[in-house]
Amino acid sequence: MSKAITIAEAQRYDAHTINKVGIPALVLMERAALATFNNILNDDFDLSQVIVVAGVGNNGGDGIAVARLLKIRGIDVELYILGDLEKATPQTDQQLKIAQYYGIPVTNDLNHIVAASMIVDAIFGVGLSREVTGNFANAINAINAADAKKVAIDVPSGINADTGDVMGVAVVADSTTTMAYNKIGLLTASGKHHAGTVHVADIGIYAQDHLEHVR
Ligand SMILES: NC(=O)C1=CN([C@@H]2O[C@H](COP(=O)(O)OP(=O)(O)OC[C@H]3O[C@@H](n4cnc5c(N)ncnc54)[C@H](O)[C@@H]3O)[C@@H](O)[C@H]2O)[C@@H](O)CC1
Ligand SMILES: [K+]
Repeated sequence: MSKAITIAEAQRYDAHTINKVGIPALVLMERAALATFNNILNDDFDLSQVIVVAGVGNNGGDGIAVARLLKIRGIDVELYILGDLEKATPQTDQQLKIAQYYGIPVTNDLNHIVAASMIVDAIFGVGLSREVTGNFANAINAINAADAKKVAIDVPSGINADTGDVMGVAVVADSTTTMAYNKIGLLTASGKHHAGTVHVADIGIYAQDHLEHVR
């Protein structure tokens, strides 16, 4: 899969897969989380104290599911949640309930981000829609200040996935697991710098309306 897509294409393919093909959004989210989890395990990271920094959109839901997969593996992991929980997507709300069942700790202390041994960035993906300010910017600055290795889910948070532009401030990741296809913004100089090594994950979302060989 060498193709790179725009935000609008990513959103269109996601919606087609869910609404026309019929694969439930939570299934796609689980595959996104499993792909990220496997890339984390296959890399040379210090997993002694992992923190997942998550927003309340579906990018955050991917990250909360990764936290649960790590926890079940016996890895010490905590969550730092950003945004209004009342506005969480249904999938992310469900992931939070599952994380709660497994007793995954939630912190609101930025020092935990700075002190972590490895950081998963799940604040914004292709849904980033404006400049990053306030608590979101503070968290991204803490991520960048940490010595830990950083893995971004789908897009490094703060990067415009169409242009690669930094929307105020953006995570500088060591690697990015991006879903379905690369994003065109990650091919720019700024996008490459912030994304690090890009892993494209097949999570069951395809550009074609039909897959010719399976019809
Ligand atoms: N919809 C789907 O089918 C799938 C989505 N996936 C994940 O979901 C992501 C897209 O999810 P969403 O569309 O929910 O969007 P995101 O989770 O990328 O971001 C949307 C959230 O961020 C907020 N937001 C945007 N810009 C902001 C800013 N500057 N400051 C503060 N808040 C801001 C929005 O209000 C919203 O709450 C993808 O990047 C991918 O990681 C995957 O789970 C795979 C399947
Ligand atoms: K992200």
